[in-house]
Amino acid sequence: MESPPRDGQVSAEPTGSNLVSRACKLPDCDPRAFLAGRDAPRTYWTSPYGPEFAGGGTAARVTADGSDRFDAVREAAEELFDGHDFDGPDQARPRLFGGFSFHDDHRPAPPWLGFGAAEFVLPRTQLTRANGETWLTVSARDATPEAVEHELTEVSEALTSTDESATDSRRDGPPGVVATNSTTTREEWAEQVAAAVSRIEAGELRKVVLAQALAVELADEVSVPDALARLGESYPDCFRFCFEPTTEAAFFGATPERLATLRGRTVETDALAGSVGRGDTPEEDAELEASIENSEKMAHEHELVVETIREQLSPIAGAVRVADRRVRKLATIQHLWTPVEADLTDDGHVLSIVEALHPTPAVGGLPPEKALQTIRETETFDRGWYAAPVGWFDAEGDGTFAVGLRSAVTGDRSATLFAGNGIVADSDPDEEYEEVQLKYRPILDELEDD
Ligand SMILES: C=C(O[C@H]1C=CC=C(C(=O)O)[C@@H]1O)C(=O)O
Repeated sequence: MESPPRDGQVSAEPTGSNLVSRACKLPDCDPRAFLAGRDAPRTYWTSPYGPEFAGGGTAARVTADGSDRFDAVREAAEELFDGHDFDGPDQARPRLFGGFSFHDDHRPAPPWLGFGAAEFVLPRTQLTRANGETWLTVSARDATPEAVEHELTEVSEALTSTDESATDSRRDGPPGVVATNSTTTREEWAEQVAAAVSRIEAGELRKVVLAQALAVELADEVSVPDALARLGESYPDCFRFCFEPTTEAAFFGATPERLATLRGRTVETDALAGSVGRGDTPEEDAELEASIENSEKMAHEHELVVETIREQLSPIAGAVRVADRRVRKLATIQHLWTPVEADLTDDGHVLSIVEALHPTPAVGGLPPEKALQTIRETETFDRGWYAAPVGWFDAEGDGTFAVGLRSAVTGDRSATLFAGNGIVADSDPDEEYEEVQLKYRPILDELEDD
């Protein structure tokens, strides 16, 4: 395993700016089959609103460490895209895909081998599905334009050949769960919540999001491309992602929470906090919905997130528009949700917005420093990339990041799932415990045999 870069050090491999990219249109190609036909490094990203991407191989890699990792990645990417030779339509432009760890002093260790504090890959081959079209983009820094065009032809022929498209029909089911082991028993959780509530009552904290991890032993390896395809059927309204920097581990999930989209000068983000399960009947479901809409505790927990996002955006945005609060219903859970939009006063980069917003009080707490300290002192596992920004950005600094929730890191025959909950003054440990278990469901359902 390579050693992690020192604080603030950036590596973009290879250095120099000679990036060449070419794109061609394909007949429709299933991203699942594209991924299944490739080894790590692999990337997958889709938003409920927009393009779907699958990536294989590495044309360039950008990594950084330490508290200036957001700026460091942005600067390395600017150098990478400087003089970029790209021939293709806007929607097929190459992007950098990746993410950040939750804590800025993260060091990769099992189960997070290969996941640094900031890791981005510009795929050698990028499949883009957008506006009813499918595009293939090939990028390289070590090849002439003619060589890149030649590679593009070869890859597109392989993808459209009968052999590769035949893998379409070969889907693996869930691997099956042999055993599960939680980091936190119900009793330990009750103690952790009680300690957090004491800090809140003492006026040190207003809210903290505490999480748990669930180590799962599997009967077989997970086929991540198949799990992502099944998650798309169950959670079509979520951002689905997979980052697999090496064959050691893949981080994947289906998260409902957008952290930031920047398009031109328009920023979109979500306040998402406050949760309850789904009912078995429409009546029970409506009752549960009403219970979160009318709960003062949930309203308080949610409003802290809205207020903080507004404060975090106001130094860089002229106008911040906060929509009406509503309930977001997913297959196994419902959340209080407030979409937020803002207009930047100057040209910006999505990574600057991500840095300003991470961690929102939907995954950290308030005040941020005290909440982070409480999380470090309380949690007995490494959050790694859980609850951290994952997504993509382009040469212009536009892009989309989501919060890496409803997720797992998997390797060999094991997976580690993560889930957390916002703790406020009147939190009940048992209710909070049940909510955490609900948040494991999206991934656990994809691992368990029927
Ligand atoms: C921290 C998680 O969810 C966040 C997002 C939505 C609702 C949340 C809540 O109700 O506490 C959490 O803030 C998680 O899924 O692990």
